[in-house]
Amino acid sequence: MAEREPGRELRVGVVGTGIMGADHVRTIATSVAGARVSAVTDLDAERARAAIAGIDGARVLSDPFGLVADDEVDAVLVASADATHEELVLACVQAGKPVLCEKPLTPAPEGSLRIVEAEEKAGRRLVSVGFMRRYDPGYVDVKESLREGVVGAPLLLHCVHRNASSRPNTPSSGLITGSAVHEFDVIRWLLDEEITQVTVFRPRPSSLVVGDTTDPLLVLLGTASGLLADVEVFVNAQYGYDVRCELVGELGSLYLDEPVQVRRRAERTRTSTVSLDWRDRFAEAYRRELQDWVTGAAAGEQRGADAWDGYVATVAAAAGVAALDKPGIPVPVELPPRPELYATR
Ligand SMILES: NC(=O)C1=CN([C@@H]2O[C@H](COP(=O)(O)OP(=O)(O)OC[C@H]3O[C@@H](n4cnc5c(N)ncnc54)[C@H](O)[C@@H]3O)[C@@H](O)[C@H]2O)C=CC1
Ligand SMILES: O=C1[C@@H](O)[C@H](O)[C@@H](O)[C@H](O)[C@H]1O
Repeated sequence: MAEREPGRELRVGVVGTGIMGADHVRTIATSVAGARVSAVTDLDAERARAAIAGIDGARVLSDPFGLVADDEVDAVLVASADATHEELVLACVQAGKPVLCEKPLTPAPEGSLRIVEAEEKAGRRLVSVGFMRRYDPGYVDVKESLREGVVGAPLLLHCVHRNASSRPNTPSSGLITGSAVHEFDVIRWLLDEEITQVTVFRPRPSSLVVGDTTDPLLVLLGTASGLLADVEVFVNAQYGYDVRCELVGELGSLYLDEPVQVRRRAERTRTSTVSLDWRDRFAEAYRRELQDWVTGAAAGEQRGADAWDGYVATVAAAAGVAALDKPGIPVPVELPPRPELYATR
């Protein structure tokens, strides 16, 4: 990796400038200190050009591996399709460049394990995974309140994960690997313990969903200490994007609702808007995530969810996908011991 002059902005290269990549490019360009977008690439060059319109000094490159190797790219953000993550992240590790990879780290656990092994071989953590909820002020508050003992020992979690609509032909497994995977990560992060089993229930599907997708799903997670978490995943809920979480403890509960800006009262009715999608609901989380990644990368530190966290989430998701085929039957989540490299956080 080319040496960065102290004090110079971190030059970020972005692979994939679709919905998330374009959003991250805009956030880095407008709201993150100490970084600038140096290069972008996308299979659709027009999309890449549109993403950097008005951003001084940003270039469109044609090849993602060329972007990883580029001398004017200090750190890489991977926001391309899930199936591309593994080889791009491995290329970054080999090049010794910090990389923030969107979730899921890889579609299946084997790919994530290869990334963990590559980092172990390199002897350093370079990979961060885009589990942005760890930066959401609401989730951070729940974690801190829990740690301070505000509600006593945790017993149960009730979680809701609703999208307005999914992409056409999303398989039922996509509800687990694309959406519930955030819950798997945030639940183990909130509780600081591992998920040990996943059970999936398939209620009557919405008649508004075309194709074979079973939507909604109800997922029940068990943890190492015996806590239970239920997660409703409903990705065609029509009315908007809605993420909720209630942690029930021995002394009270911590309820995380949609952050409401204005609640209108008129004609004896109370109304407030619901988010359109994750970009507005988690805008501040993405900004904080990017800022922390940039600050850490500039200091030679890995921040946020690491490759091990990414791997564990894919193992839990794989158990969830297996559980889809045997509704009501728990499927164990089996993990190898956590490598030494990931012991300190
Ligand atoms: N953290 C979060 O809340 C969210 C994360 N995601 C994740 O972000 C990633 C991107 O998702 P979206 O932006 O929604 O998808 P998208 O389909 O809108 O964008 C993906 C882009 O990657 C490009 N691409 C695919 N293969 C490529 C390659 N080999 N080289 C360069 N460009 C390539 C496509 O042309 C497309 O423009 C996915 O991994 C997804 O799971 C998506 C939504 C929210
Ligand atoms: O990652 C995301 C999307 O891919 C997924 O489709 C949504 O359900 C999640 O809430 C969002 O954060």
